[in-house]
Amino acid sequence: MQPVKVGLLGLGTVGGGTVNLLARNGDEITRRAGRPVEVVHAAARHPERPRTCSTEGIRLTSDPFEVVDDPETEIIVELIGGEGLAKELTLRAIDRGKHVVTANKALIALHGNEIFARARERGVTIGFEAAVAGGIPIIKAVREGLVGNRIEWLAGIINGTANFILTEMLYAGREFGEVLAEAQRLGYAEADPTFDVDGIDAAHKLTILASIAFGIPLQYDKVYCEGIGHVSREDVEYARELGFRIKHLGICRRDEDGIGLRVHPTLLPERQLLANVDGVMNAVMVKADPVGPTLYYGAGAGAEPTASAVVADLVDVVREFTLEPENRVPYLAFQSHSLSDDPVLPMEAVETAYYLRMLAKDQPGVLAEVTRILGDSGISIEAIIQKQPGPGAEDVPIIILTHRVRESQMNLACERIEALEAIQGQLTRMRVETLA
Ligand SMILES: NC(=O)C1=CN([C@@H]2O[C@H](COP(=O)(O)OP(=O)(O)OC[C@H]3O[C@@H](n4cnc5c(N)ncnc54)[C@H](O)[C@@H]3O)[C@@H](O)[C@H]2O)C=CC1
Ligand SMILES: N[C@@H](CC=O)C(=O)O
Ligand code: NA
Repeated sequence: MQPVKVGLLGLGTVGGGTVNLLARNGDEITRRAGRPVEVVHAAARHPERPRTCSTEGIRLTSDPFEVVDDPETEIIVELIGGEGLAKELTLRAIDRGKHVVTANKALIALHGNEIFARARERGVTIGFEAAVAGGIPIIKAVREGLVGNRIEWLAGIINGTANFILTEMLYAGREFGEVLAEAQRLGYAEADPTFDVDGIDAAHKLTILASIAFGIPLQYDKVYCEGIGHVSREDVEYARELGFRIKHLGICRRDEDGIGLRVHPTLLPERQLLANVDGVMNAVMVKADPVGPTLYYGAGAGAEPTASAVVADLVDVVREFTLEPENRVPYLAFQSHSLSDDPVLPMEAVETAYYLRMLAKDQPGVLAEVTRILGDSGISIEAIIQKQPGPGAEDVPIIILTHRVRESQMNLACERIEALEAIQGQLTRMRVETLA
């Protein structure tokens, strides 16, 4: 049986994991693909360095263009990351009529519209299962498994590093720097870990998920994005008292006026399955009609879980070699001429419930003033806790849970509360979702 010849760009965490997986499960993969899948040529920045995988039988080069231009390579697997060189190499591979598999969410979220258009012209496939939620086959599930459904919303823990840091820091009491260093050592973090911590990586993934869920073009610039930087142990404790856990979520929801796309720390009822997804694990919940809610759970980062998704795409490409391009699964789930122009809502138009925490002077009437402002702004209160001042402190923490309200109304109410003489500094605010 003639092997399928693969060119690999990048022999780091995921590249090494992919070579290892193709070797370890080679027999099963061949039986599924119908032909052996072999990496024949690979680019590494330092080819001479020791690797986590065996490079026997693989020609190594420091020039990734050599791999793309090699007439022997039929599929190019892009695992160098970033969006400059990765885009150039991807477009070049497409122009050479080669199929491309990538784990690069930044590349797809920012340049996917252009890449897919070029790939369509050349009749080649672009696989990007590894780009969202690592080893969870979420692209496949939404794009194919839910093809008969109308998706209402989708919410997920889609960055393994951020979930690992939140879990270890807030629930196991470890320090941020130490936990981040461990995530980097384990191969979970992006080359620039601020992408994980600031929510940028999750926003890349949400961009992709929203497009395949709703059939809209990729629109990264419209995603509202907050990272995990301002989540404190204090908030974790208050959330726990109220029956919630704090998770970093990507959420896209279709409303009458348009689609909300947002990434931010979120309070979830502790009984929710998503609230209990810890460490590097990811989970995505999809609410669709008629299937109802479905939930997908698994490792969101790491060498071999991610390689699992890369290999799945490789096998799909091999199985589709002989299919006419118009019969293949469309890149963004919907046929390219049927993408919708449903607007993405500005964050001010999005509705959520809220958790508010403020420090107030310990004097009569403050709570009444705060609740009056909320009432005047049309915001109903679900729960209030007023704490005793801490030892030696004069100010009292007040914690409020609200019902759902438009972001713009909440912005105005917060400004008015912060302007009260009895309120110290800025309010801490986090969104609350029940995912019903
Ligand atoms: N690490 C993970 O758990 C996951 C990573 N990803 C994505 O997979 C891609 C790769 O990530 P990792 O393997 O973690 O990164 P990595 O940094 O471990 O590996 C990238 C490799 O590419 C090499 N490289 C960079 N420029 C090169 C060049 N010009 N020529 C040859 N080699 C070059 C680097 O030397 C490095 O070894 C990224 O797009 C990342 O976002 C996606 C899902 C999970
Ligand atoms: N850095 C990313 C890797 C997978 O996409 C993460 O931590 O989720
Ligand atoms: Na995936």
